[in-house]
Amino acid sequence: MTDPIGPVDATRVPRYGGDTTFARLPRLADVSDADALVWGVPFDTGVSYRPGARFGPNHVRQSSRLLRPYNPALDAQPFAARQVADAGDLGVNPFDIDEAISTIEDGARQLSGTRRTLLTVGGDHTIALPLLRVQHERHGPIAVLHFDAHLDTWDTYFGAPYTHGTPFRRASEEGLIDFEHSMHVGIRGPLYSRLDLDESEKMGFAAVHCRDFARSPLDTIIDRIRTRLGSRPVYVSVDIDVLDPGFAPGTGTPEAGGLSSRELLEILRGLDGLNVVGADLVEVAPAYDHAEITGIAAAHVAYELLSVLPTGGA
Ligand SMILES: N=C(N)NCCCC(=O)O
Ligand SMILES: [Zn+2]
Ligand SMILES: [Zn+2]
Repeated sequence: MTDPIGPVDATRVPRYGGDTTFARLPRLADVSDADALVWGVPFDTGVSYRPGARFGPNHVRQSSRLLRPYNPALDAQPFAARQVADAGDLGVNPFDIDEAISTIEDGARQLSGTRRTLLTVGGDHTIALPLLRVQHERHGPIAVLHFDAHLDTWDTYFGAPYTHGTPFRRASEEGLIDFEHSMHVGIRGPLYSRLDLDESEKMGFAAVHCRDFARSPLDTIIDRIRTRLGSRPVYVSVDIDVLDPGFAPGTGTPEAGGLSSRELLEILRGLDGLNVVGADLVEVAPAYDHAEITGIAAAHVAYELLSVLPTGGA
């Protein structure tokens, strides 16, 4: 493969100008091949509260214009270590969740091929299920590192099995999850019952609750996460509402008392050296954002995820 093509040169075209691709990276059609792809799945009809995450992919792209090629926190050059490209958005039927899930599965399978790593920008958390099905085809039961205020292991809403509150229960039922190595991080807020926590644990998810951050130093939490994941292939699912509403107002199901951007970015950096094989970034809803606060946080989450990918993709 030839040398990777990186972002548009900001000394030639100012960062507020030019095409709106993620981090001003080339489009997939404009490179000979790519090791890692950022693509959008604008689907939000699985939400139970505020809609709007369908506008997430382009909001994250627009908010990613300030990203630069060198990541000093990891001494990494995420866009030079491998070819990263923007694969655009998947066309998904907003009126039929079953069809949407099948379209997302087909799209992820086709894009990832045999070796590419996908970073999928949603869209609501419903999309995690089809993405995990495709990961399972390649890796078998996968260690899921799930950042969220919510468990998302509920059963049904109004009898509907596929929503943004149920992806990880469905994934666990389908045998997609590595029961010994999966974990929620950032859980907080009121629940429907005490059973919610017990059932989530039975589905294979240990949990770092937000209140744990008040009692343990960040390094201890990062060690807990790394120990839980071990050397397994890891899929990272980031629901932006894991951040406190002060750091991510632009989301559909906000809960008070969340993580700061600095805490989340530091934890993601702590994944460096693990076998991260794919990720998604969901629930960015720009209608509730201000001055791109949420979009910028999400863009930086994506940047740190790309920085910890094993060089050369999965
Ligand atoms: N934002 C996500 N992914 N899930 C929210 C579920 C909220 C609820 O069941 O009340
Ligand atoms: Zn959530
Ligand atoms: Zn979620």
